[in-house]
Amino acid sequence: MPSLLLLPGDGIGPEIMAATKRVIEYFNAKGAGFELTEGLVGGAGYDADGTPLPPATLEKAEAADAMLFGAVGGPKWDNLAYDLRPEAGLLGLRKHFELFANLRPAISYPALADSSSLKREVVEGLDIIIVRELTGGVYFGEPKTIEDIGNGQKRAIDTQIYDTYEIERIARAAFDLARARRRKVTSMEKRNVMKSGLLWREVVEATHKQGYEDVELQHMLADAGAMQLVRDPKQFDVVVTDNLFGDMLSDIAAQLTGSLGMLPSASLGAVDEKTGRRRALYEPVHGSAPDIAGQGIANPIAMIASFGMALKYSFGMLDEANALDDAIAGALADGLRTADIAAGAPSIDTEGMTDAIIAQLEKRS
Ligand SMILES: NC(=O)c1ccc[n+]([C@@H]2O[C@H](COP(=O)([O-])OP(=O)(O)OC[C@H]3O[C@@H](n4cnc5c(N)ncnc54)[C@H](O)[C@@H]3O)[C@@H](O)[C@H]2O)c1
Ligand SMILES: CC(C)[C@H](C(=O)O)[C@@H](O)C(=O)O
Ligand SMILES: [Mg+2]
Repeated sequence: MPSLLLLPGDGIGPEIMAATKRVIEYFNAKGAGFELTEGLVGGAGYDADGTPLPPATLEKAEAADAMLFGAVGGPKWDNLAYDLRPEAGLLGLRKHFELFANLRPAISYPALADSSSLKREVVEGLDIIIVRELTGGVYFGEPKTIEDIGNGQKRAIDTQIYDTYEIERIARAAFDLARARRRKVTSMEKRNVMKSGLLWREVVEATHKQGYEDVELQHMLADAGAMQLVRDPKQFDVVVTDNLFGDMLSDIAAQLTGSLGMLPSASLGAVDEKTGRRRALYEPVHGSAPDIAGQGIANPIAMIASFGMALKYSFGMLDEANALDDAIAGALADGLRTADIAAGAPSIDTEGMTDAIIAQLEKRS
């Protein structure tokens, strides 16, 4: 039986997870057989257990085929020590399971081309994917401290570190992905300023020469890449970049599609040679949206589409994954909108959007 650990988290996390659970139950009613367990993470984990990643959650994660993660964080926990903050729960999961390849697709649904802050012709038909390195770089490099240096002064230190193998494996992930798409990879770094950028380019270039010549490789400085993402996003197919640049570039890509509430992601580990399994966590790109939490109005599409990515990447259920994508596109084509993509026009709530997506699935079954 395929098993999924649901980690709702904080803020709108539980609301969009409840919506996604209904979609999973729809597939179970059709015989998919997903076994579901739930765990506490983030602020919810801290409140119950004094830690954002309780040992019981980690145990459940070890046992599950894949994890679905809602969102964590919020003002209630903002003053906690760094290691106890809700976000540390998410970073801990990524690091513990070495989920180094973070796939963040940005797809503009035809019905939403006018919801973007950019002109219709710039975003219409957009289908790109950001491949963000997720377990290295400045997020995890040591030392990472704030220290007193006397005279009332402090010094904050974050350390950017990349080893060859970390760059090579994310480059391979990007090239492999591009092969199933339009065969173009753009690598973004800042080699003009950073040593890690120099090594990044060198290793991506060398990896390309190891049998990936059928894929076009382009290099771009990350600041210029950010500009190009807004100027002409359709020039890209796969963008591969480091942890911090990938965090920022994927929020830009999200907004191209109309709302952060639209963007799913998959965080994948290496394939285990013995079991053929790969560790995976699926989550929306957006956060816990404290400004709208508790109102039942969050857009559930990024979370539901993250489950769609699990169908594809963890369970090989491509027909179901396509049916779910079509159902989301169908609900949008019918003019249904949550507030974040309604541009002031009448909107429906989280439950209404979930009803519409399930009705579309029923219609297509
Ligand atoms: N993966 C995660 O769990 C994750 C990711 C990003 C931020 N965070 C955390 O979330 C908290 C809030 O961060 P933030 O406000 O910078 O980012 P955010 O993504 O939570 O919200 C940014 C804006 O987008 C809107 N938005 C986001 N998701 C939406 C959805 N599904 N439907 C409708 N509107 C949506 C919000 O209402 C808000 O106006 C912080 O504690 C941050 O650390 C968590
Ligand atoms: C919540 C935070 C730790 C996280 C990140 O910075 O990676 C988020 O912004 C994301 O994009 O997944
Ligand atoms: Mg982010």
